[in-house]
Amino acid sequence: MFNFPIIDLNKLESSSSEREELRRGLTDVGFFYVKNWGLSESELQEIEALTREVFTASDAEQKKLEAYIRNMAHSFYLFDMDSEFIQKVDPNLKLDIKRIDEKFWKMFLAMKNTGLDLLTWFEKIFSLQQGRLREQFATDPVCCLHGNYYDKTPKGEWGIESHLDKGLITLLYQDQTGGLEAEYEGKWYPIPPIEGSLIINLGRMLEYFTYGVAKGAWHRVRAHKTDRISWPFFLNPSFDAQFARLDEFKSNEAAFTDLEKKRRINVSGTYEPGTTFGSGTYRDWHNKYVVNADEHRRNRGHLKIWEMEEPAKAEVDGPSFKSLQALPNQWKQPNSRVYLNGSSWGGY
Ligand SMILES: O=C(O)CCC(=O)C(=O)O
Ligand SMILES: [Fe+2]
Repeated sequence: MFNFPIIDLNKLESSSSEREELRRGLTDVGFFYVKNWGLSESELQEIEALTREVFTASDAEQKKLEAYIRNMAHSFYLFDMDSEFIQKVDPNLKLDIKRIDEKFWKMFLAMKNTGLDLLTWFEKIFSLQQGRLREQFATDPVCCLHGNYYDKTPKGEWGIESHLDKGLITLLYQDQTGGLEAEYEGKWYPIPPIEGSLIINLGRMLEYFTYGVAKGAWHRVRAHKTDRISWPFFLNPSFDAQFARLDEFKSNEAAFTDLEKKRRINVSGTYEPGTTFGSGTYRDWHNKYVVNADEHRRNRGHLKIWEMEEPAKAEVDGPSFKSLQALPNQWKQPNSRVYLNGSSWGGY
C-alpha cells in the first residue's frame, strides 16, 4: 500500500512538515489528498444525494430535462438562474433544479478557490516569485466541474481508462465506493476515499510549464459492482495564457524531453498525434487538440458526465458547441438521454 501525501490546508502556514508533504505530492507523486478545503461533510452528503437523484431519475424526468437543454449539444448547465433554461423548468419536474444549482455552484467555487490557493502554495514551495504561476497561467482560468456517474461498470471494462488530465490541477471529490488508482514509479495503487477530503492531481499543463518538475500523474478508474459518483473539478489555464515555460525549471528540460518521448500519445482526453506544444496560447492548443478530439475520446470511459462551467466561459466556447451540433447525429449523444457518455470536452 503506497502512502499518498495527506495535506491539512489549515496547517500549511504553521507546519514545515506539512509543506514537505506538499512538496512530495507536487514533485514526486503527482497525487495527494487535501483536508479542510471548504465544504463540510454534511454539505458533501447533500451534494451526493442530489447528484444521485439526477443521474437515477426516471426516463420521464430525464426526458423533461432533455427538453430544456436540447439546444446545448454538450453540457447540462444549471448555474445561471436567469437563463431561459431555469425559467422554463417544468413545474411538474420533481428534481429540485434550484437546489441542485445552488449546491453545485457552491462546490464549484470552493474547488476553484482551493485550486487557486494551491497554485499560490506551489509558488512558495518552488520559491518562485509570488504570482508567477497564477498571474502567468491562471488570471482567468477555464474551470469545469463534472459529476461523473459510473453505472456498474461491466466486468472487463474500465470506468475510465488510464490517462493524464490535461489542465493545471484537478481537484476531485469521490463517494465512498473506491476504484480510483494512480500510477507511481510504474505501479498502480488505489486511492481510497477519505471522507471529506479532496484528491488533487496535477495535469499536463502544469507539468509542461514547469519542465516536468511538477509531476503529471496517470490515473484510471476500475470497474465496480455498484454505481459510483465522483466530482472532478478541472482548473485549466486561462485561454489567453501564453505557452511559455518557466525558465526557473529549465534545468529539467532534458529529463522532461526524455519523458515526453517515451509517452503514449492521446494522453489526456485530447487527441495529440505527435504534439509539439510550441508557442501561442492555451486557446490555440485547446482549439487544436481538445475541440476536435471528441471522436477519440468517445470510448475512454464507462460513465455519464454532467458538466458545469462559468457562464462567461460557456459563452467563449459557444462556437465549439455549434461545431459539435454540426457533427453527424451518432457523434452527439451516443446512448445518452440527458447526459453525454464519456465525451466531455472541458475536463480530463
Ligand atoms: O472518477 C474518478 O475518480 C476519476 C475521474 C477522472 O479521472 C476524470 O474525470 O478525469
Ligand atoms: Fe482524470
